[in-house]
Amino acid sequence: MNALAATSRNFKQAAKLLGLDSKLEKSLLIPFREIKVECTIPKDDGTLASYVGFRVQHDNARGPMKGGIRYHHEVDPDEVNALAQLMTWKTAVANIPYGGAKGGIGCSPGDLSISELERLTRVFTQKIHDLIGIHTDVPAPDMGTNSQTMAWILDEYSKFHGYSPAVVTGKPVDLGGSLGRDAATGRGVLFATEALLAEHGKGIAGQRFVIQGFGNVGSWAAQLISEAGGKVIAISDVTGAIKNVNGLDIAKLVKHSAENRGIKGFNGGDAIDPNSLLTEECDVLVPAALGGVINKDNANDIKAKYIIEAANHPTDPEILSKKGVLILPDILANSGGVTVSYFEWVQNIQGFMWDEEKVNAELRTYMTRAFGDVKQMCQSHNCDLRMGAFTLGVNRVARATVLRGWEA
Ligand SMILES: NC(=O)C1=CN([C@@H]2O[C@H](COP(=O)(O)OP(=O)(O)OC[C@H]3O[C@@H](n4cnc5c(N)ncnc54)[C@H](OP(=O)(O)O)[C@@H]3O)[C@@H](O)[C@H]2O)C=CC1
Ligand SMILES: O=C(O)CCC(=O)C(=O)O
Repeated sequence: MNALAATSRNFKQAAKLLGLDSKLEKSLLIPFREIKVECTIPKDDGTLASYVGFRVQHDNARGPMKGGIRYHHEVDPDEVNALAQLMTWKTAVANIPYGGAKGGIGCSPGDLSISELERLTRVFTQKIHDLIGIHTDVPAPDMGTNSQTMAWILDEYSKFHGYSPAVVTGKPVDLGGSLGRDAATGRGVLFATEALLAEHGKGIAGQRFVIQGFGNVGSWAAQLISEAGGKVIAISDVTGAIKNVNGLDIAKLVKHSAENRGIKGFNGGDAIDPNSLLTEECDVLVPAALGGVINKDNANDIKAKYIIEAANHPTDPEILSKKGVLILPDILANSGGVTVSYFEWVQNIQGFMWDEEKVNAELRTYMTRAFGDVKQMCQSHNCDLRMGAFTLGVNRVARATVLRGWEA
């Protein structure tokens, strides 16, 4: 099932559990605005290249729309739409005063030079600058983008609107980025996993983890899980997969990956087939790369007891719930990133920097509270964690929508 169909199905199921009015349900599902722009740049060799950029602004009932910008060759309008909708429920689950949005450009960032990436980002910003803003829509990094991308957006946006650091989050600390934002999604994954395992009388220490993806989210999750005593036994990225049943040395792997542009060739483990990574024997599986990777083709072979959805929409939940695997859904598990993005925006607006200890302590408070709120919804609606998170998010957005009213 494609990401948009799956996300909308989850939303409709939650709306049914909540007994939402059908007209309200319809209005919550339709995106506020969908933007599609042509981005043509001169390449370094002087030839022209054209790309399509998207920004879907899904809902703003609870505050400015918020969500990352993805650079990936598979970016398409349906997926961006689904990811924008997920952001609306995610910010509501985290209980931060935002709506949801997501953007992307269909391109292969690894094939572009730094100056080509900069030109592409600036052209995209020129096309959307009137539709984003500190109190309307605040972009952030996602797959294939990073703090440098945010710095270019900030700079280009500021040419039109004056210096505006709060227009993006996840920017470099030197430009007003928050301490702790880089690690935030991975740290949130750690806190959410701790909360889930604690419910079952377990801790991180001693559990065997398998992680797909070693970018921002996967590498930070691996480092923090490993520092907390978890045994990370297998990891993959686009270059390959490696396994060490005694636990991989994550600090060495981070160094190797930075020096070699990927984990391939790391000598602290055995190379394995990346296609078998998700079905490796382990306690906790952490997909932290693409969507749709756990599907009808491999779901029956999954051996993990817990799946922590660090990526957005990595699993087809219908298949796995039948197998009794416990899934911590994306809109809760990876909400640490947008939560610290919120802290960054608050710091920019206040003009006051927090130290990293405060950022991490507040993040723990938000993640733990969100987990508890989701559990409460699971109890009151007799549902699994995904529906608990969806009912929580949808209910908060529905309440805000009704309170704001529809009078012209
Ligand atoms: N960044 C953030 O704050 C947040 C991100 N997310 C989600 O987390 C996921 C990862 O994002 P992020 O870490 O930022 O992205 P990055 O671009 O930093 O990293 C993505 C990682 O996935 C790897 N990858 C890509 N394709 C495959 C594949 N087919 N098999 C295995 N690995 C693959 C990449 O490998 P390589 O580098 O070699 O290409 C890279 O290691 C996405 O789903 C994103 O939406 C969710 C919340 C917040
Ligand atoms: O930090 C943000 O604003 C958004 C992060 C994001 O894109 C996500 O949570 O999927």
